[in-house]
Amino acid sequence: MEPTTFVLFGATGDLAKRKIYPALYNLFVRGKLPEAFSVVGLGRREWTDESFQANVEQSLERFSRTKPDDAGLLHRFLQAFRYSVLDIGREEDYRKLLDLVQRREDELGIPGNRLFYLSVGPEFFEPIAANIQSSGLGDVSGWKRLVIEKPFGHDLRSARHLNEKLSQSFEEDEIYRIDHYLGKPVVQRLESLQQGNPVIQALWTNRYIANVQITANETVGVEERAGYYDHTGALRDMFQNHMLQLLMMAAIHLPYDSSSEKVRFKKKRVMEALELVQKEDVSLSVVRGQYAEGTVDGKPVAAYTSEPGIAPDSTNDTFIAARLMIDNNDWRGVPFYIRTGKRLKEKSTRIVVEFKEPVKQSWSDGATPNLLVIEIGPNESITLQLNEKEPGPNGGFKPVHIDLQASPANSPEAYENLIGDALNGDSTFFAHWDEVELSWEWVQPVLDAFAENLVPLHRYEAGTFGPSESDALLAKDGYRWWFDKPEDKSEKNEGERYAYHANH
Ligand SMILES: NC(=O)C1=CN([C@@H]2O[C@H](COP(=O)(O)OP(=O)(O)OC[C@H]3O[C@@H](n4cnc5c(N)ncnc54)[C@H](OP(=O)(O)O)[C@@H]3O)[C@@H](O)[C@H]2O)C=CC1
Ligand SMILES: O=C1O[C@H](COP(=O)(O)O)[C@@H](O)[C@H](O)[C@H]1O
Repeated sequence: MEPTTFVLFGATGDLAKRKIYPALYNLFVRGKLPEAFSVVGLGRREWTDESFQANVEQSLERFSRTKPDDAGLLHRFLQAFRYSVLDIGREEDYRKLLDLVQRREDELGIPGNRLFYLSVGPEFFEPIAANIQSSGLGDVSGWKRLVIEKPFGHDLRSARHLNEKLSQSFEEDEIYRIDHYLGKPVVQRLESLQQGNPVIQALWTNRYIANVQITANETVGVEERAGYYDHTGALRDMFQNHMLQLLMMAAIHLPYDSSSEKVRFKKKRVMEALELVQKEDVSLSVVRGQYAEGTVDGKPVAAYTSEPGIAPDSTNDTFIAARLMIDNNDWRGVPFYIRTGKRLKEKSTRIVVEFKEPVKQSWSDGATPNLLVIEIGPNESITLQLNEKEPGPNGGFKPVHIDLQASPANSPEAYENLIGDALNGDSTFFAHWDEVELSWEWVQPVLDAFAENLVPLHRYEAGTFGPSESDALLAKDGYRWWFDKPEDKSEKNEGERYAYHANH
């Protein structure tokens, strides 16, 4: 690990508090931070080094998976933190920042390796990158990296514009676009799942796989983010980035030596093969929804349009389901279904790979398609569902499960994995510009169709699995969404772990 300065724009904000400080602390506890490490936090608030350190400590107490119980360790960690008041638009603040960064580099013996983390609103990405360049902060004797939060653009045009501007100050290999879904432990283990299991690699084609289902359901609503969410929607907030990244990760054949370049190349090839949808045809393969009032986890909840800060006539999407096709030799003919939404019945992020059904015979009654179920969150596991015939002449088939990998309790969180990777210069689990641009290329006609009202907006009752049209999307192809919990959990048994849900 090379000595590094971690320059954090947005150090007083929510993301820093909830994710970034806990991630840094856990890396520190695990011995994964460089010996010589300096953090310089920035914001407009008139904090001092001491109040900054106190805020960091509070954030660890509340949000860190490892509680800061060891006073000596905590003290050493906090010693790395300094604060400087900076208004993003004020040039002289960058000169002050440069002085502080250089002073700390001299004190700690850091040879000019600088990681700039932009935990601020997207409107600031462009001016910050330009100011880093013009102030001399970007003139380093070692390396420089820019870690950038989502959203990366609001549509294809703005994403291209932003990329062009950033590339005036940073090379592509210096830009680390965070997609926290790529940091989730199970997503990071997809590589070893394939590499360690030639049997799975061999099955990873349209010869054996019937369809792939990628779900990210949430029970939460818009929360306090009305201003952001009402002009973003599920399509931009989740689909364009997290969901398409999961699609890429599910569809690639990972090479044995999966360097970041090779993984990126494979992901790009998948995205290039993704069939684009014409604006006029979007309604055939995309379902959009918005939650109405209902009951979630036993509590009544308001409709989206009655949420604070949301316009009563808002047509924003809080649910998206889509059918995507990849036109290459591996995946031709295999639909990839994606759905994501808020105020749904359960919090679950999972990929289900449904294998082709056994040939129907009189003796195969009760056999269901084999499934590979990748539970990404909140449960973390990888399970293969097979069929087993019960003994005896009248025994039918029942599903059995082989648990391939389950995450150990208290394993590192996404931000911990990703920040650790960025510090080490490993960009495998970050979104490359090619992928981002190709994602927007798929999403853009859908945005256009929504804007021109070519796709109906289906209201769904909160606490369900979304509009029934999402089920119809699969039913047209003869499939149904897989769902993992029997309605009555008390009756849950091994054979019922993955059952077709029937909420409509
Ligand atoms: N919060 C979350 O869970 C997630 C957030 N993100 C992304 O992370 C980024 C940050 O989000 P979040 O922390 O929630 O936002 P907050 O609104 O909580 O924080 C914004 C930060 O930006 C700083 N800031 C705002 N304007 C200026 C300015 N003119 N000059 C200097 N600093 C400024 C604020 O500091 P001050 O007020 O002191 O000026 C504050 O530290 C966004 O891009 C968001 O989309 C992504 C995923 C999840
Ligand atoms: O990026 C985002 O992700 C969260 C969901 O993340 P998860 O890790 O809890 O699955 C989502 O709530 C939020 O709207 C979105 O911006």
